[in-house]
Amino acid sequence: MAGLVFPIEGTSQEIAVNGNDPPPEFFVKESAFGPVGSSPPMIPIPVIDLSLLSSETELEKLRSALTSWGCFQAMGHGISSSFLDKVREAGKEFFSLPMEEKQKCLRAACEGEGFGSDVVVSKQQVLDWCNRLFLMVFPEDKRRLNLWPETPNDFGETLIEYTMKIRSVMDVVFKATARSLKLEEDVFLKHFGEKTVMQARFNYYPPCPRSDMVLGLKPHSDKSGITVLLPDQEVEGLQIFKNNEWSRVPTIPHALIVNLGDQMEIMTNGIMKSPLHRVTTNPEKMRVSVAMLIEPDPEEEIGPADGLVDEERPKLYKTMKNYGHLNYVCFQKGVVAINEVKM
Ligand SMILES: O=C(O)CCC(=O)C(=O)O
Ligand SMILES: [Fe+2]
Repeated sequence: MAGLVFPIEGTSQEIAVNGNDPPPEFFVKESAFGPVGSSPPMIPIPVIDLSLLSSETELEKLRSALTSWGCFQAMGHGISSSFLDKVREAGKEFFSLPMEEKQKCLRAACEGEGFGSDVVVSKQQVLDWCNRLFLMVFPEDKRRLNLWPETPNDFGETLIEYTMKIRSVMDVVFKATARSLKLEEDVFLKHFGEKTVMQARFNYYPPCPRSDMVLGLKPHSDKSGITVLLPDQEVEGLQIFKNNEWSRVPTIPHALIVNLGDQMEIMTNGIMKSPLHRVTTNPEKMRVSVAMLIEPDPEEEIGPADGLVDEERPKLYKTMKNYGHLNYVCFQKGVVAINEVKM
């Protein structure tokens, strides 16, 4: 079905500016993952200091974080607080431009890249209270610069610099993850070479008068290899689903949130998790986050690393269908699907 850019009268941002209640398309009527409006406990997800990963203790903390949660807050990442603020501000400045300006970066129907809201693939789809700007940064020859904002005028430069810094953070995480599983250091990293896809998703969640019924982002896991999230510094909203319940993720000043995506779940043969997460809305405040998604070369077949498959742990593999931003991932053990549509 054709994806629509603005399936109803305007984006969530326009509806919010006009002070209107969200139309029914945004209401979560029922969810397999519990109610929207409740406020679950705030649980500190593990905090890892990346500058300490040469120590066995920190490495063990990393292994435990990724096998139990699939995510952690990263400190000691070496990116200055002022630069992180600059990246976040670049996103805020773009979203605060008049709609005509933002529409210069508008994504085409059916395509994920550019400025817009949900790609609509079904009439039953509940819409997210979120506008996003989604841009491919690497490989360089795949950049669609016509979709990159001209305001702020150093947007492109800032985004490229940020992406390269995140790439270095990734290298540290991939190597340490391999070591924590007693594997060769480059076992994951070797899949993330020149053709690695690095995409930036700037998420903008306007204030929502019905935050009891409307989600900023529906429950999903990322289809990436790994995602690094720069969260809003003032407004929380991210929740992780673990042990059958949601936990609110606290904001730690200038920490980055690292979470594994579905492809690393496969490469670790399910030992490490790609966590289910969602974003709630706030009745008074807007929220901005920047997700950097890193994937191996899309043409490459990925599978579990050698050494992670044995009789007790049969090979996990994937068939992956990607309908716009909807992850339709099917992990299989033998012929049994253990994890189908995750949205
Ligand atoms: O805004 C957030 O905190 C999470 C964003 C996210 O999950 C995503 O972009 O995939
Ligand atoms: Fe996500």
